[in-house]
Parts: sequence; structure tokens; C-alpha cells
Amino acid sequence: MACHCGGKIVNVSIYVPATSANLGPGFDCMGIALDLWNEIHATPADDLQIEIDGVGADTLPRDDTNLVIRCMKMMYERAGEPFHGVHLRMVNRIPVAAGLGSSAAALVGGLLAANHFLDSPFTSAQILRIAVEDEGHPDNVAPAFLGGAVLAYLEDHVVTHVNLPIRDNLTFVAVTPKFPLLTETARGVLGDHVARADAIFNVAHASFLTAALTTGNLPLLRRSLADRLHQDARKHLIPGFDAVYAASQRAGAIGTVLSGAGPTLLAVVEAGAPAQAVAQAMVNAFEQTGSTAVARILPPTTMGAHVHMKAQRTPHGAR
Ligand SMILES: Nc1ncnc2c1ncn2[C@@H]1O[C@H](COP(=O)(O)OP(=O)(O)OP(=O)(O)O)[C@@H](O)[C@H]1O
Ligand SMILES: N[C@@H](CCO)C(=O)O
Repeated sequence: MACHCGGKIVNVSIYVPATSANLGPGFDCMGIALDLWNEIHATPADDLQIEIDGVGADTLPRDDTNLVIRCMKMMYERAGEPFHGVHLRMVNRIPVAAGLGSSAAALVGGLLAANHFLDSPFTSAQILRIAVEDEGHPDNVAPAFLGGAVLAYLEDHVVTHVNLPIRDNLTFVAVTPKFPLLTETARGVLGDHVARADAIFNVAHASFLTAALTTGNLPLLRRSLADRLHQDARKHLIPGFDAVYAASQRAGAIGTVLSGAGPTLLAVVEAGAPAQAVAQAMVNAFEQTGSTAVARILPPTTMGAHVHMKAQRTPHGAR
């Protein structure tokens, strides 16, 4: 049941931002949308065609194992409708398996495309819940969907979330070494238990971070970005982590964290400060430890995933 509005097929273009999850102490419950966008242009069809431009063009599958298609099919199944196919053109800018929310962007994009073609049977809250349940944690999908800096937690099939009204005195430098690190791998090195002192440390720092982001208090922010739940256990997966961290601090970053599950390192920089110098220092430090890296200076965005519709004349016999 494709969306035929007034006898016309309505194509859809979906834009989904990159996201950085955790922000240091907010493991699995804090994330921020960044101004780097993937596009999915979808046309209802009776077969499957996938065109990929940009990141992942050589590696992402072009069949029904593609995450976007898997998510579209999941929505059709939930709606009790048969999925016949789709023509997709993806323009990818978010690096894959890099800690900048590529899977969340694919997931949210697929769910929104399917919901559109199904004539919107699912509410935004339902789509967010489906996305969080599929990803397993909300800290990428919530900011990808909603935009901004988001606190989110899934409990009893309900996603509790809040957008933080963060001050506009920050920008972010994301430096991505050229080796992928699947989230699954980076979660696999984490233990099942944490010491009480470490739990208290993270509760305190995540709370300070929330206050620092909303008040723009940079000295507090500088002290807030520490973590004891995941970064230390993951460092060995990212050769050069300590050197890159130190280089970012020397170059003037307020703080630097592992972006999502890594391997991207995310430096938080005061807006107007020389972000380019921080980026270069981090790239150089990665290079000195044998990894080529790409730096992106990414302001936060308060805009989340959004959908543009475009009507076309219905071809004769189209479903
Ligand atoms: N544009 C895309 N189109 C289709 N599938 C994608 C796309 N981007 C990512 N994926 C899928 O998501 C997987 C990577 O997800 P993973 O969670 O490991 O990394 P990430 O989302 O980039 O990092 P993080 O969750 O730490 O931010 C890829 O192997 C691929 O299966
Ligand atoms: N909170 C998640 C984000 C990556 O998907 C993690 O660090 O494993």
C-alpha cells in the first residue's frame, strides 16, 4: 500500500544526521546530533534497486540484507502489509562503523521511509521506540530522530527522553581513523559488572555534564567529560588513543571522548576557538601511531531526521 496522494506516487527524501553517543560519562543514554547528513531518496516499486553514493559505496550491500531495507521490511511486517520493493538512492556522508551513528541513521531512515509509504500508521513515539528496541540502546537513534543533545532511556517498552537546551558556545571535532570498529566488537570487551565507586563516578559526571551543557559553564564541562564505564576497556581497540587524547588537550580542546563505540575520538571545542588546530593535532597524533585519520569539524544540529515528499505522476499499472 504505497502512499498515492491524489493519484500520484509520492517519492520521499529522508535526511538523517550523524550522532555522537555517550559524550563520555553518559554511556548508553546521552547523545548529540551533529551537522553531517545521510540522504535516502526512495520511490515505491515492485522490485529492489539500491544505488549508493559516497561512504560505503564499495562495501554496503545492495540487496535485502542492507540495514535500510531490513528496517523498511520490519515496518511493513508490523503494519501487516506485504513489502514488494523500493528504489533507493542513498547519499552517505556518515562514516560506517566509526562511532558517528551510521547504523542509527540507516535504521531511522528506513523506518521513516516505510512509514511514509504505508501512509503513516505509526506515530513518532512508536517509531522512536521501534528504533531504540532494534538498536538496543537509545543514545544514537534518539538524537538522530529528534535532533539536539538528548538524554534517553528505554524502560518497559517506553522511551523516556528529553532534549537538553544546550548553549551555543561549543563545536565538535570528530577524528576518525581509517579502520572500522563494529559496535558489537566494542561492546564485547565490556564487563557485565561495574564497581560501585565507578557507577557513582559516572552518575556524578553525567549529571555535571548535563548542567555544564545547559549553562555553558566551560570549567565545569572540562571536569565533566570523564568516564569509568566504557572508555578504559575500549582503549586498546584504538591504537594511539592516549596520544590523540593528549594532542587534543595540548591544542586547546575542552575535553575529548570516545565517540559512541569508537574508533572516532570527539573533541569538544569552544565555538570560535581554533578547531582546525585541534583537528590537525589529532590527525597528526593518529599518523604518528600508524593510522591515517580524517577530521571533521561538526557543529551540533537541533534538527533531527526529516522527510521531504515529492509527488510524481503514477505510472500506468503501478501498485
Ligand atoms: N548508510 C548505511 N546503509 C546501510 N547500512 C548501514 C549504513 N551505515 C551503516 N550501516 C550498517 O551499520 C553497521 C555499522 O554499525 P555500527 O553500530 O557497528 O557502527 P556505527 O553505527 O557507525 O557506530 P556507533 O554506533 O558507535 O556510532 C554497518 O556494518 C552496516 O551494516
Ligand atoms: N552507547 C553505545 C553507542 C554505540 O552504538 C556504545 O558505546 O556501545
